[in-house]
Amino acid sequence: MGGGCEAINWSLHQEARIDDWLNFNVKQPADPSSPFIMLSVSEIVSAESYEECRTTADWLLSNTQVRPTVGIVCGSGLGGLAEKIKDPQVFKYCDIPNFPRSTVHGHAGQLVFGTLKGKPCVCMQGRFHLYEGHTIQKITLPMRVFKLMGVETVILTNAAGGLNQDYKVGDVMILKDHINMPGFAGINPLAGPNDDRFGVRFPCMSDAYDRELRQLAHDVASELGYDNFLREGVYCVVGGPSFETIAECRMLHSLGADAVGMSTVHEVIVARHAEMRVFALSLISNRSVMDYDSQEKANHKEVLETGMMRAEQLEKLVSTMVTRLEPIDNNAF
Ligand SMILES: O=P(O)(O)O[C@H]1O[C@H](CO)[C@@H](O)[C@H]1O
Ligand SMILES: Nc1nc2[nH]cnc2c(=O)[nH]1
Repeated sequence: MGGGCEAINWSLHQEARIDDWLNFNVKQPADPSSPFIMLSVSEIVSAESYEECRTTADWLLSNTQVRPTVGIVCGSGLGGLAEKIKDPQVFKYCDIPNFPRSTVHGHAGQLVFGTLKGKPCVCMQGRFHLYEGHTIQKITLPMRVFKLMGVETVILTNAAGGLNQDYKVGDVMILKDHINMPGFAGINPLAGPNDDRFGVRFPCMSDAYDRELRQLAHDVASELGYDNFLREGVYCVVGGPSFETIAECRMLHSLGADAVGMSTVHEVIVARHAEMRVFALSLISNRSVMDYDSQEKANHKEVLETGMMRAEQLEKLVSTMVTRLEPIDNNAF
């Protein structure tokens, strides 16, 4: 491999694959004044290698008897769901090897193991965002750790702005699809050499949001009498941390987005790459400002307040769904 690559413990097979990737993706400077630069492998290859995820998963599994089949990610102001977990075992993110730190108000920053209505679960009370300065590999590392711990189904929640003008603050939107705006600029958690031990090079995303789980959510919501605030739509992720301008809200809505946020999609891509089932919902914490005469201003305080207002119903919806989750039959075609 070219100069500048510090010693990395790669297998011959991986070295060959990375050399191919480097030759294909990183132009060798034809002359010193060339605008192309030679990146070292460690600068290109995602920081969260299989080995790092394996180390984190093994550390967690050696410190708890729980073997989770369901992984839950709590968004801004939605951490109350973790309080519902029975016989909780709590690990602060700062104590978990290779885990980043949560820095956003409304994100507790701890991993909670236990059971939810008898189902072994692991719950992220607080998640990570690109705008905090974490790498996209770091913010999605928990998904790969979930996979290595045996998680089959991931349930993600977030707080989002309502672009769809029919939506009200407090509505809950089931995600049926997403628009990955940063992805259009190449900001994708799967960019870089693919590790086949997690998944294929080019994973399909047209089935990212499990149809059966979405139907289950609708069935449970109807039983609980939540139909009046339940929606289903398209979530668009942006980088943040600034909220959208009016022109941006109008553009995203015209592109087909019903809600906009700053998370979730990167985790979904990695979860689907690892072939875990995915269900996600957004709590509509504010209505996106679409009119230049509007006095409304999006702010994080109202995001957290809406989370508190709707917390009980969200916890009931998700915990009831968890009780009805069927184990994945790995032999099913
Ligand atoms: O997506 P979650 O983690 O719920 O957080 C949402 O709330 C914050 C903005 O108020 C942003 O981080 C946005 O993504
Ligand atoms: N980007 C974005 N994220 C949010 N999270 C909660 N509300 C919003 C919003 O209006 N925009």
